[in-house]
Amino acid sequence: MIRFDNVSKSYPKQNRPALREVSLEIGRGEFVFLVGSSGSGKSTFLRLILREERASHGQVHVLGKDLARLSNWKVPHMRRQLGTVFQDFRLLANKTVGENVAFALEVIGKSRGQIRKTVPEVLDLVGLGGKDDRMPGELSGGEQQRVAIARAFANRPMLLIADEPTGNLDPQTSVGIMKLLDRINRTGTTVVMATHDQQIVDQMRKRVVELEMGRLVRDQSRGVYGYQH
Ligand SMILES: Nc1ncnc2c1ncn2[C@@H]1O[C@H](COP(=O)(O)OP(=O)(O)OP(=O)(O)O)[C@@H](O)[C@H]1O
Repeated sequence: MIRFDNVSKSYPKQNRPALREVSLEIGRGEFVFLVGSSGSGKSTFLRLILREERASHGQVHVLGKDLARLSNWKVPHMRRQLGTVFQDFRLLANKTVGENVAFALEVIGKSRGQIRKTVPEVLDLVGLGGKDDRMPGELSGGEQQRVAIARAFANRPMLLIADEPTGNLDPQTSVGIMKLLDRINRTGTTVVMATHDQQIVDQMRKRVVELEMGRLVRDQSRGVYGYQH
C-alpha cells in the first residue's frame, strides 16, 4: 500500500532535512499512528504520500506506484484513490453538509444518480443521517469533522490519510471520531494518522511509528504514544 525506501526530504533554505533515510512499509488494511514532537517530520511524511511534495532522495511507492515516476497529469487520478482529513476540517462554508459530500463525488465524475444515493449513505455511516441540509457553521467541531470524514470516505478510498484529525476537539468528541476511523479501517481502508493525542494512541493500541528530527526511531505494533512532549 505504502513503501518508503530510504527516503529523505530537504526543503529549500533549511539547514536540516525534514526526513532522513526513512524506510518502512504499510500494508493493506493497517492502522498506523504517526507520532513525534512538533517539527519531527510527520506532515512531511504525509505530504510525500499525497505527492504534495517529492522526496529529495529515495523512493516513495503508494498503491503500487513509484511517485517519482508518476507524471503530473496522473497525480489527480492517484489522489482520487485516497481520502484526506485534517485538523481544521476544510469544509466549504457556503455549501450544505450534503453538498460538501456531493461536491467531492462530482469532481471525480460520479453520476447524479450515484451521488444522490451515496450522500445519505455516508452521512448515515458517520452518524449525521438527516443533517444533509445543515450548514457547516451550524455544527459542532466533532460534527464538522464527521462531515469531513464522510467526504473523505464517500469514494471508498483504499487509503485514508489523517493529519491530527482530533487536534481541535475535546477528548470525548475525539473518542467518537476515533471510533469512526476504526470502523472505516475495519471496512478494509488503510488509515495513516499523524497525532499528538497520547490518550488516543494509548487506548487504541495500533501500530505506532515515531519520528524524531526526521528519523524513524520506533516502529511498534500495538504500540503506545511513548514519548514526552
Ligand atoms: N514547506 C516547508 N518549507 C520549509 N521547511 C518546511 C516546510 N514544511 C516543513 N518544514 C520544516 O520541516 C521540518 C518538519 O516539519 P513537519 O511539518 O513535517 O513536522 P511535523 O512533525 O508535522 O510538525 P507538527 O507536529 O508541528 O505539525 C520542520 O523543521 C519544518 O520547519
